[in-house]
Amino acid sequence: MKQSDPGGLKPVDRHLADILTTVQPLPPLEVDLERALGAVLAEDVSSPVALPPFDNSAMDGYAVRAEDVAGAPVSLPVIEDIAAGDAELRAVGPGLVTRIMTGAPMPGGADAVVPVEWTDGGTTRVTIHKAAPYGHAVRRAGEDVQAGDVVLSAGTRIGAAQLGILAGVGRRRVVVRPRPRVVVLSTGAELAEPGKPLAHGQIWESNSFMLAAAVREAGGEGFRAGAVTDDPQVFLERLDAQLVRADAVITSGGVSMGAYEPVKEALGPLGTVRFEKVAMQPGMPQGFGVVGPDKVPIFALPGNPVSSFVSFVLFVKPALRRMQGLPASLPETVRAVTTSPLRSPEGRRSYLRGVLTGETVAPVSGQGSHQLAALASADALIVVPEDVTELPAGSEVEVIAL
Ligand SMILES: Nc1nc2c(c(=O)[nH]1)N[C@H]1C(S)=C(S)[C@@H](COP(=O)(O)OP(=O)(O)OC[C@H]3O[C@@H](n4cnc5c(N)ncnc54)[C@H](O)[C@@H]3O)O[C@H]1N2
Ligand code: MOO
Ligand SMILES: [Mg+2]
Repeated sequence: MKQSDPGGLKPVDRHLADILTTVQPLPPLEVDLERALGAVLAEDVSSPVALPPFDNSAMDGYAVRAEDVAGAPVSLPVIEDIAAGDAELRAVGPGLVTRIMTGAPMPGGADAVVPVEWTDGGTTRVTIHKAAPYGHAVRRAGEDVQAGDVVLSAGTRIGAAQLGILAGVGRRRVVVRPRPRVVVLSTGAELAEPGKPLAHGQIWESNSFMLAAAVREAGGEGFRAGAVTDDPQVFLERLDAQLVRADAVITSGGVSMGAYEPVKEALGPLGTVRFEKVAMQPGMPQGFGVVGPDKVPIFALPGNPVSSFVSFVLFVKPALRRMQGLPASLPETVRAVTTSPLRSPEGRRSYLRGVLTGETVAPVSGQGSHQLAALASADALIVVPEDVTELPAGSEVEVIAL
């Protein structure tokens, strides 16, 4: 990693670049389909057969020769019933029909299906009131997928529909990048567990819930490892106990200039975690490095809740993407016009909380790093560049949609 800028702050882009140099994709793993939801495919998956594998009926009705029903109304003999799954079919000769169900294979000779609603529903003889043209309600073999077609490419996140097609092409096991397991550890003597009473001087601990949820939203598995007080030794012990199950660790708090900064005090001396000031607001104090024999990446995020959240969006989320074998970069932005004037400290890139409506964005009231309620009311981060300190209402800005 490079040194910080002399006399100043490390650029946001450089901090992310350092992180992405260290963080590597997790090794691919073959898993049962039941465990694949949310993981990212690490192989191209093709279909061994065409889908549908055979011509079949799209409706419950009668398989006919279109020319036999062209003069409807007509009355024709029914030679048999075909249910979905039936394999031994009698061919439909001229002037004959077969009763057929949705999904059942088309019998030889038939080239259209008359829906039951267009008939009297007869079982030995049927009166067809309306003609079905050639090919009507017939689903052709290969209409969805040709044999050998790649249905999903490596790098695709497996959602419900993707899981469906994996099963649909007969796969039981797939090779994926597993969801990164991320342990979230909060620090602070003032933190009380939500649900417990609050003593004077305490606040309810929110960051571990928020960050573990953010991990899940980013495709990982987030584990809350609770909050530890401000003792670096206790912090190190807790961290050590958690490392076995972690592909990455996020800590919150204890990284700034106070007298009790357990994360900085515990990790600083290891020499593998660097604490820096990044040119951003919020989220200036940042720690990043590796810990333990397996060199597990660790993100030591600032404790202010909004700072933690913004740090996650800018640094942890791209790192989790890389771990999942996906392209990683700073979040994409869209352009919008600010409805109110914006202020930003000189030399730091601001990420102001706002509400995006079409092509305008309105900063929320309450831009402090502690104002979590204001963050929760926002759906966007307004990016104000390092060299800009003020922007009048009506200015064009870059916005990250949350
Ligand atoms: N003299 C200076 N003081 C501070 C500086 C500085 O440069 N010089 N930087 C400020 C900035 S910017 C930030 S951000 C914070 C970072 O502080 P820490 O990472 O050391 O975090 P803490 O001191 O532990 O807590 C800060 C703040 O956040 C609340 N907090 C912490 N953890 C949680 C949690 N899990 N859930 C809810 N809230 C939490 C904590 O109570 C504090 O209010 O430092 C500034 N100070
Ligand atoms: O930079 Mo701090 O992260 O303002 O709150
Ligand atoms: Mg502190």
